[in-house]
Amino acid sequence: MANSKISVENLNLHYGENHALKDVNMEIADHAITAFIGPSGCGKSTFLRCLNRMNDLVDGCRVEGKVILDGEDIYDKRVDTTLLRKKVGMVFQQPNPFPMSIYDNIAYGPRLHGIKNKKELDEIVERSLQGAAIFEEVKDRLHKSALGLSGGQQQRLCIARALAVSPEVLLMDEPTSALDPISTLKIEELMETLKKKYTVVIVTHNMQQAARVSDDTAFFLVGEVIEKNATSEIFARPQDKRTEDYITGRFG
Ligand SMILES: Nc1ncnc2c1ncn2[C@@H]1O[C@H](COP(=O)(O)OP(=O)(O)OP(=O)(O)O)[C@@H](O)[C@H]1O
Repeated sequence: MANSKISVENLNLHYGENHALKDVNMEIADHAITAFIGPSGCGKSTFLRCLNRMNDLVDGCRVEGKVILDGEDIYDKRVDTTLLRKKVGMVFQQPNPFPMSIYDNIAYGPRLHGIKNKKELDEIVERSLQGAAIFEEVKDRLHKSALGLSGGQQQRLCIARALAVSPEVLLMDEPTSALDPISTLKIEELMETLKKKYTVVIVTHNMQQAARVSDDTAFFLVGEVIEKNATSEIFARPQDKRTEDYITGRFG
């Protein structure tokens, strides 16, 4: 793939005895949205977590294979996982703001990475909130608790928090499944903007969402990638019968 940001080669993952990802190979395009779909338990979230080594934190988890980001294998022993996760940020299913002010939520990461200058932090906070399309809604309450925001606002705050450390890749694990339809639409619109600057990878249970927002879609089934292609192709002309059965609602 000409504009590949991430290349995954022969990736296998075991949770103890459970062989959860089987020989996955995949190219993930830069400045595009790639969606992972498939029935519950097929390994979508597990695979997403491989892309910034979040599975390292799981006891008994063993990963083999390569995940090459900008030409470097992120599983190389020399890789600093803190820096990796700065470059490859993550947003979870449940909005999880820290119990502190909106400002401090966003400034948290940059402070951790050594930025102390107030003017610089102010700029990062504003730019990140703008980038996540929430600045206008919160600009008069930056020093109020983030826990006072609605669920949809909290999720955009979490996206802003991820943007604050200048990532290149954004991983989103079912980012709208806990949200109402209006908040979902706002996040979907936001994704369109985000892909201009970032590589976005999203796990979604919602096939309409994958069809609406993504450029490429990968279909997973019991730990394998059955098919990955341009989203328009996957939905109009699936190559594999199992993909067709899934997207036409015959199982899952
Ligand atoms: N932390 C963990 N420890 C042990 N096994 C796990 C862990 N997380 C996931 N698994 C197992 O790995 C397999 C894949 O799970 P995963 O959550 O990646 O699937 P998924 O496709 O994202 O499912 P869902 O759509 O329900 O979120 C399942 O068999 C699951 O039980």
